[in-house]
Amino acid sequence: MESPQPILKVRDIKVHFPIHKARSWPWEKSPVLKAVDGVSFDLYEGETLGVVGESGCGKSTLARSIIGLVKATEGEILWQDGNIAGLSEKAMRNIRKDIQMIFQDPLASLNPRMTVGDIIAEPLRNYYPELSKDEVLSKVREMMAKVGLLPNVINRYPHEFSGGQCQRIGIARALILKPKLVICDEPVSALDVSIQAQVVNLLKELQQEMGLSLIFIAHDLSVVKHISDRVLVMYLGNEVETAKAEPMYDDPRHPYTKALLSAVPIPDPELEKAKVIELLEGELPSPISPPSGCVFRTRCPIAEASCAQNRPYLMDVGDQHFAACPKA
Ligand SMILES: Nc1ncnc2c1ncn2[C@@H]1O[C@H](COP(=O)(O)OP(=O)(O)OP(=O)(O)O)[C@@H](O)[C@H]1O
Repeated sequence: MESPQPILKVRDIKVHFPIHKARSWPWEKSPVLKAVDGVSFDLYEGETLGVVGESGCGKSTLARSIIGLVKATEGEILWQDGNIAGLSEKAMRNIRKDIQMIFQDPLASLNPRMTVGDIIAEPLRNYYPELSKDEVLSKVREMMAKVGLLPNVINRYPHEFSGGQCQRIGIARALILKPKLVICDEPVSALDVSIQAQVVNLLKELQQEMGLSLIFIAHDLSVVKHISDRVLVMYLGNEVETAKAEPMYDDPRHPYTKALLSAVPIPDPELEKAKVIELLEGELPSPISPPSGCVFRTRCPIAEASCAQNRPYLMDVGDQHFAACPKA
């Protein structure tokens, strides 16, 4: 039997944003902000990859580069055997039928002037203009039922819904084209803790039912724990550790992952951020001038002088577990 092939291969992707200074000399090189600085992973059919890291570590930029909302500066995004990094907007249009995204702020991501029915129908109308009104309506109703929205809300507007319900609308819109991959960019961070589990469970159910592959982005490890098959931890645009979910939680190797895991989940994301920062000494460095060598060394409890010299690449520590630290 043939071994399964990844549906998505991300190879050494970099997204650098040029920074335009108010005043500069013509001979000065413009600084760049290294939002993503060399991330690679494979994603298999039906698999969920959790992507975790502090705010500003490049998670959203990585997601946006995969779907072509920002252009990758370097690297390859192999989708169905073609490199889609750097494709034109026109060429990406076809790919986006298969790769959809769910956003963090459910209300802000929905057009306030459109009804729920029209929001969910919009991708269908864009991609399949030949469908009749009745065909579209029946597909919208079917999708609403799948995500747990009652049929009688079809003519209501987004502001009439709670955050959790808005996210159900966003999920229905993302899934109506039956994509193969859905990138969920912090889909529950803006929701009450009591609602978060419902939305995560809904995504899990839909994933099984529709055979979806998921990239699930979150700023803390506890949120992705229940949904991820594998987890990728990012720090300052770099991939610092990746492993199957269990070993990542039971036996983290990178000092940054250890710090993230020891940050006891606190319902308030701001407090939780403060807790991680408290555990790690010092400020998160700027991605415009990241530390030399290991980018984590300035906050690492076990850093040595040599960590300033060489950038550590991911090393195999066994059982598909990789960590970017020579002491891992
Ligand atoms: N279009 C842009 N131009 C310049 N800098 C950008 C742009 N988009 C993102 N950045 C910067 O890139 C870095 C990574 O941002 P990104 O939003 O990807 O991080 P994140 O981990 O998703 O954070 P959050 O959890 O807060 O969304 C940040 O320093 C951000 O300010």
